[in-house]
Amino acid sequence: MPILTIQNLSKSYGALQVTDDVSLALQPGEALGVIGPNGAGKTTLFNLIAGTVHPNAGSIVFDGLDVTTMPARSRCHLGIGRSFQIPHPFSGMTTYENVLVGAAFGRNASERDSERRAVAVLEMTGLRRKANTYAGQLTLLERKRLEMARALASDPKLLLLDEIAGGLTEPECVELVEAIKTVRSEGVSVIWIEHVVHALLAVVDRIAVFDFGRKIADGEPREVMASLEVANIYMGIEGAHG
Ligand SMILES: Nc1ncnc2c1ncn2[C@@H]1O[C@H](COP(=O)(O)OP(=O)(O)OP(=O)(O)O)[C@@H](O)[C@H]1O
Repeated sequence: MPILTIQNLSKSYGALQVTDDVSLALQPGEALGVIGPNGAGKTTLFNLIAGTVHPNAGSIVFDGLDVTTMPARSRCHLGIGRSFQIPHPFSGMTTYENVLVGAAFGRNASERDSERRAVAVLEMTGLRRKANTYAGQLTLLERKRLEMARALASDPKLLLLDEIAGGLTEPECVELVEAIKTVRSEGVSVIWIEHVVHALLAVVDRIAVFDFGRKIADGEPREVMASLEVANIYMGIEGAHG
C-alpha cells in the first residue's frame, strides 16, 4: 500500500490554477524528486500535503487515512514532516534546543523521549558536534542540516524537503546528499523539490516534473530527464537560476 496517494488534486487562487488535477503515489521508503520552473506549483503541492493549504478538489490519503481536510498539526502528528525553502530556526537557541522543540511539539511524546529523539536526529543529520552552537552561528550547510533535522524531529514517515541544496558549494552539496541518504536508510519516504538536479539524481528513485500546476512527467529519473519536453523545461530552469 502506498504511504501517500494523491488523486486529482486541484488548487486555484482566484483565476490562477496553481495545482491542476495532480495525481501521484509514493511507496513506503521511496524517494521522489520534484522539479519544474519557478511558479510551477511545487511548494503549493507541499502546502497541500502538509495541510497549510486546502485543495478545491481531489483527495490526499496518507498511511491509509484520508487527510484531505485534516489540519496541519494533526498531519504532523500522523507522520508528515517538512522543511521550508527559507529556514527560520530560532537563532538565539542552540542546535539541540531547536531540534528539541520540534521533537516535543511535533508528536505526542514524553520529555525523555523527545530528548532521545533530538539526539538521534542530530546524529542522523551530522550535527552532533554542533549541538551546543547557537543556530545563528551555523554555516549555510549546517543551517540546511538543521532545517532537515527540525523536519525529522517529529519522527515522520514522510519527509518533504523544499529546495535545501540551493546556495551550497559542490563539496557541501555532496555532504548534504550523504545526510539525505542516511535519512533514507532509516526507511523514511522522501519527496524532495530541488533545482540542483544532479543532487536529486544522486538520491531519488523517481522524478516528477511540474509545469503550470500540472504534472507533466513522472518516472525513472534518467528517462524523465532525457525526454524532450522535460529538456525544454529544464533549460527554462537553468535560465531562471543562472
Ligand atoms: N497564497 C497565494 N495567493 C495567491 N497566489 C499564490 C499563493 N501561493 C502561491 N501562489 C502563486 O501560485 C504559483 C505557484 O507557486 P509555488 O510557490 O507553488 O511555485 P513553485 O513551483 O514552488 O515555485 P518556486 O520554485 O519559485 O518556489 C505562483 O504563481 C504563486 O505566485
